Amino acid sequence: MKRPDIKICGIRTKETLDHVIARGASHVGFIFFEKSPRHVEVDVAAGLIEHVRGRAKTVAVSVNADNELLEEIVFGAKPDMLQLHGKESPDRVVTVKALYGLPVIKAFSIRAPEDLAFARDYEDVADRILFDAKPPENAALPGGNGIAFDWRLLEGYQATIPWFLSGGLNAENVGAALTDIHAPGLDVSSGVESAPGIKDPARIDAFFDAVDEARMRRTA
Ligand SMILES: O=C(O)c1ccccc1N[C@@H]1O[C@H](COP(=O)(O)O)[C@@H](O)[C@H]1O
Repeated sequence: MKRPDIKICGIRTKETLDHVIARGASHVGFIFFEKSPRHVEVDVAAGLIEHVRGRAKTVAVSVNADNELLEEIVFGAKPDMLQLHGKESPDRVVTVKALYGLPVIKAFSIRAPEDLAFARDYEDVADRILFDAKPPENAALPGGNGIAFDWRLLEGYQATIPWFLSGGLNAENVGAALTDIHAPGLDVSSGVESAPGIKDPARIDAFFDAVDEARMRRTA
């Protein structure tokens, strides 16, 4: 079984970047959302992104960002991709792609089967889909809450574009997720942290080890 793409999100230091890339992360995410403990300023992100240029795809995560903020991010930090983690419409995705010429990952909050239907409307306009759990009522963050959803809802999900499974993944449950569904991509943030916004090398190692163990079980 091919290793799924692995995106480690909410990175704020060069040490964490070097660590996750050494372990084989395909994508690294930077949060541009001031309420988040993982928020990075554009000038800081620019240095981090330059540090890893060409070693992993760099993803700028924003939430219902206007053109002014996106311009600042795109021209200031120069990411490889944009992740839209709010309620951006399909038309907004088309506009963002046309304005900035970058691939877009569109995130969705999933709790029930009907939530998947929304994603279908984006398959022609986004480059990737990311399925996250619905945040709790009145949560400050639309993502990065460490909450899993019933990923078996995605069993047999046939998408025309690649997708990431996200939401509450960690070393303890990622093996089960890979056994239950053939996720082509995995995305994790709080599951590899010791505290909100603080990535933990031991938890990162445990996560990658658990993915590799699950792959070996599948091919055995
Ligand atoms: O991580 C954040 O703080 C965040 C803030 C605003 C939008 C998205 C955010 N994170 C995204 O949510 C997924 C899932 O996080 P978790 O693993 O459940 O903690 C994360 O990977 C980001 O893509």
